[in-house]
Amino acid sequence: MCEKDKWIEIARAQATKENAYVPYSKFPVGACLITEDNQVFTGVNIENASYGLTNCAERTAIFKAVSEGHRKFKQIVIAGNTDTPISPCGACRQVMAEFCEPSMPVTLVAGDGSTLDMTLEQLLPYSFTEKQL
Ligand SMILES: O=c1ccn([C@H]2C[C@H](O)[C@@H](CO)O2)c(=O)[nH]1
Ligand SMILES: [Zn+2]
Repeated sequence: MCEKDKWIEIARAQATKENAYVPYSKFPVGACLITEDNQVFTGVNIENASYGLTNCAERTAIFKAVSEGHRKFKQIVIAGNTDTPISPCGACRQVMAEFCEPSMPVTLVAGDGSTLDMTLEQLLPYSFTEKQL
């Protein structure tokens, strides 16, 4: 993806973060997922009084896209209000591994807009996938 598009996706992830439902943690996260055919799906974290039912922003975006028929993705941007670029949890890394190539770029964004560009494989090396089944 070109630099300009990358910054648009960063802005989308930061803006959608405002929709996060986070009455318990007060820790909003926004994600912006780009499909192979350039459609955009945003996601936020959605918490629950039964804390363990919380769905992270990344998984919300992926599940929205998959439920609309998309299974191939080329980029995800994840934005938090964190001091350093937000680090996705293990569950989200595993869900990304289900649908995304190891080489897929994952852009992590901090509260001040600073970014860290990684690949899925860097975030989840030697992952368990259907290839091992
Ligand atoms: O990458 C991350 C990290 C955390 N969270 C959420 C889960 C919970 O609602 C809150 C605090 O853990 O942040 C995300 O949505 N994505
Ligand atoms: Zn997560």
